[in-house]
Amino acid sequence: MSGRSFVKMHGLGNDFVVIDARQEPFTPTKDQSRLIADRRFGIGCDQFIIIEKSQNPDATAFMRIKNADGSEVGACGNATRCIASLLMDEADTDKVTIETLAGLLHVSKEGNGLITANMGPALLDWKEIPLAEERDTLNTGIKLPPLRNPVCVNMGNPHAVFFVEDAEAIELEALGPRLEHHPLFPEQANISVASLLGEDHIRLRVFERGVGITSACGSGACAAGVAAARRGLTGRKVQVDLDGGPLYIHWQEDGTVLMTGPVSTAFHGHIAPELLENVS
Ligand SMILES: N[C@@H](CCC[C@H](N)C(=O)O)C(=O)O
Repeated sequence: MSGRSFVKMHGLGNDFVVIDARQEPFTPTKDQSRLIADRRFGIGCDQFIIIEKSQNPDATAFMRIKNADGSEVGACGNATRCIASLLMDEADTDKVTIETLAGLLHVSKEGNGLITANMGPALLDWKEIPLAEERDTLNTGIKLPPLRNPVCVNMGNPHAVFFVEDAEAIELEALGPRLEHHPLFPEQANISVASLLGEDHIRLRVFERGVGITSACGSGACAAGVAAARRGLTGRKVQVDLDGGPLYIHWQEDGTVLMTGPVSTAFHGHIAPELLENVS
């Protein structure tokens, strides 16, 4: 097979290799996906995104999401804004619906250049996270000092949010992998540390499942906003400051979560044919 062209995009530095497979199918194996995401081979990304045709008449396209380790997952907030922006520009419209493994996501352009995605309902039942056994998801009880008792939220993917005095002081690089693979999380989890900066203002650092620490995690910001409101620390509208910048989160009364933030296109490129051997 010859190489494939891609576009490199990012939301607050959380970066993606995006392949449009609507005309010409593209089904890489887990190993090939991992290779494409590997920064040592010259492209590299946090998530590898494949845009496919959707069978759902209400959706413009299907967005397939793969973590840097090649695993396929249900949600990526920052990629949702990026892919929506591509599709909206293409159709010269300011609203689009994207199908993901987790469901249909409605996305729209704000007047100020930012993009808002409705990331769907925050799921709060222990079976929906999922957890391996029945627990109160508001006080999940697990600990790895100095982290203890996270709030768990599923935003199309599993998140555990630990509230701490100072998120900067936490050794997330060391603690993240151990918590990601905690036996309470049968599908592993994205691990966040959050501290309150002020009224309705949170600082968040995220160790992403299947990736590591990223400069921003959109679904993580949604989960942290929901977790903070559930704990009574904030209202339902919060600014979440990630390493790469702020996202604005609104946990609506209907249970769905709006996430507003920027998108950027970094460059266009071509994946070398050697990386794609045996990709159909
Ligand atoms: N970067 C993302 C989340 C990507 C998926 C996550 N690592 C998982 O495994 O669930 C975002 O912006 O939400």
